[in-house]
Amino acid sequence: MNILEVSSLYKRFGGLEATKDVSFTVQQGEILGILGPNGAGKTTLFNQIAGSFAPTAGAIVFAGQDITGRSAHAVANLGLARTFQIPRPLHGLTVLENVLVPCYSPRATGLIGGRKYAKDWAKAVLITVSLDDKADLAVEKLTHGELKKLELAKALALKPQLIMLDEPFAGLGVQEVAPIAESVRKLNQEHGLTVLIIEHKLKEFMKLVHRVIALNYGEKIAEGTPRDIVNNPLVIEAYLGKGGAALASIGNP
Ligand SMILES: Nc1ncnc2c1ncn2[C@@H]1O[C@H](COP(=O)(O)OP(=O)(O)OP(=O)(O)O)[C@@H](O)[C@H]1O
Repeated sequence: MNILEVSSLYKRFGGLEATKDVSFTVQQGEILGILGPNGAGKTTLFNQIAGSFAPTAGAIVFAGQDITGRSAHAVANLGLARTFQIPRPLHGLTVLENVLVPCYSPRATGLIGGRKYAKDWAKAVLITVSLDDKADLAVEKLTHGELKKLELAKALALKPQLIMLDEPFAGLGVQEVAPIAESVRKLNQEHGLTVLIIEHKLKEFMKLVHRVIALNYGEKIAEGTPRDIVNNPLVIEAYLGKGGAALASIGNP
């Protein structure tokens, strides 16, 4: 069953077409990767789906509902959560308090049985991302890797059906990537969470995703399994240079 259907999505910024006629579907329970060089339109695609801004043209259907142009909070309340490439913690609060905020959302309280369970749910989410030992720390004390975990926790607190991760491994070392990748894999396998992920760390990305769509200059240039994608001539061409070498180095996933 398709949980997300994106049809012929266009976003124009003045004369620039940041996304151009982009169409794809996501099946429930799938991990779909979005690949493309810098400026390809990946984040712009997420922003339109998550309601940060409306598309210039096209349609987005989530869980059977037309969400095209709906506000970010309306989309989140339907169970579509997203993370940001640069973590956006609420300063002046502890880690637990940061996660509590989305736990008090209408969606979360409706699904966990009321506001009185919010704290328990927030603690459970922190365990899921292995941040429970930092619950009472001020967010200012967290390392970059811990802030990336917190970003994931805030999205999971909504009890989403689909989560969109914008470069969850950016700026992390191999040791820090592994537990985050493992949390995402576990949420997908054990809880059926559908995942859309943008990531430039190609080795880890290709191991995690079931299917990939590749963008370049705002257009979808390829779609297929990780193996199809790394062997696709259009993708290789888009990545010539530094990314081309990165693609070659991952071999056949
Ligand atoms: N709000 C905006 N106003 C004007 N141009 C924008 C805006 N947001 C994005 N763009 C432009 O749209 C294009 C696509 O940007 P986008 O951030 O979606 O790319 P990306 O694939 O996510 O890149 P990266 O991998 O570097 O994050 C770029 O040329 C960017 O400069």
